[in-house]
Amino acid sequence: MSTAAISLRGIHKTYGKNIALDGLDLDVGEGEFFCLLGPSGAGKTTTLKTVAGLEEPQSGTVSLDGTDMTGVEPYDRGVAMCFESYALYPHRSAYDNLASPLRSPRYKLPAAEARERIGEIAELLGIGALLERPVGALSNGQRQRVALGRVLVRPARAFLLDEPLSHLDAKLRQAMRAELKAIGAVRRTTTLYVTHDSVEALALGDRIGVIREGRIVQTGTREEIWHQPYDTFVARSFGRPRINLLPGTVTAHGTFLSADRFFEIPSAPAAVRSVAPGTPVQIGVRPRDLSLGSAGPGPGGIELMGTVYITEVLGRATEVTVRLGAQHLSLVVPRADAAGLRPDAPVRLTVRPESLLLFEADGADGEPGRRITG
Ligand SMILES: Nc1ncnc2c1ncn2[C@@H]1O[C@H](COP(=O)(O)OP(=O)(O)OP(=O)(O)O)[C@@H](O)[C@H]1O
Repeated sequence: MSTAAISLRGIHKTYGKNIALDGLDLDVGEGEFFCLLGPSGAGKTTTLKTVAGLEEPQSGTVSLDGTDMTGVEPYDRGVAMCFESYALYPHRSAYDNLASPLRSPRYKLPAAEARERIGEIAELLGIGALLERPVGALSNGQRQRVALGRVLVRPARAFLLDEPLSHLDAKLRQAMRAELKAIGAVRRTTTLYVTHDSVEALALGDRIGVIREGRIVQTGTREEIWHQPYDTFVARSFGRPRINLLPGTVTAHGTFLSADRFFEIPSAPAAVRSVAPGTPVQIGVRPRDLSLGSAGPGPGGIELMGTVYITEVLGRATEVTVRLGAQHLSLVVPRADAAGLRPDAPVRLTVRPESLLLFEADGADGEPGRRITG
């Protein structure tokens, strides 16, 4: 196996009584764009700072290209980090801010090459027209892009980016997401990118790592994370509206009982059979995998009867919340399909069995239930 560009093993980092990282393991491959996703306080920034050498863990090792970085100063690690709170020279022009790292003896590039690099990055970040302006006269979003540019102009063995698009409005953020990976330096350089936005992680990450309470819960491609989530925490972290999780029990016949309904789960028969009858479990189904109306002829669809609780228009689609016994199920359907639905009206829902996921029940302590694979 080739050596990972960034490798963290058993990292423990505490601040007083606060455990920030709790035995974290992470590998980022050479040239990979890796997104680290997790809620506030999960340990994302601490992970980046540990790689950069700005924080010293109590135990564990950080290696870059196979070399142990213990005792290596941040400046000598060869990584470039962009913080959410950015340090720029406010009185100097945006161009100067971008150019100053390239003037240091360490990176010194021939002037023409430096200009070309700055030009490419400024253009792609949409700040080409602002280069003469002092940074102090720029908006927060523009400043954030200069700060990001300042990191990306430098030749580095890895870029460490902490929520670099957080101050941009939704439209610009979407545009920048597309541009970011097109930047040559980003394409060629290993990038560890921190975000709490699952849409951003899915759009950008070659692979995604989901972090919770200082540990990586799962790493994988977007398909793996989406279709084979490790647990209900990962499943809930992706997709809006969120995945539906219906609590129930496995019956003696290897089916699943929830809200007085029996389900066969043909896509996961081994998973269901591996669970002792009476065990509390949860069925996961994503809102876009449910449709209105009956399954029609042909094999496959599981039908559920419920009543309309509420509908909410989301652009061209409508989110319909359906009451199913004591449970609520959310589905997203084309707007036309939901026209005429009134609260309390009976509706029939259909779901394809292969899109059902089976999980253990969540623990009483809030510990997420793991997916049952059989
Ligand atoms: N300097 C510090 N002193 C004390 N506690 C800290 C310090 N830095 C981080 N922590 C704690 O460590 C935990 C992880 O923090 P970290 O900043 O890595 O999370 P994060 O996932 O980046 O969160 P956010 O998305 O809010 O930035 C939190 O509980 C935080 O309060």
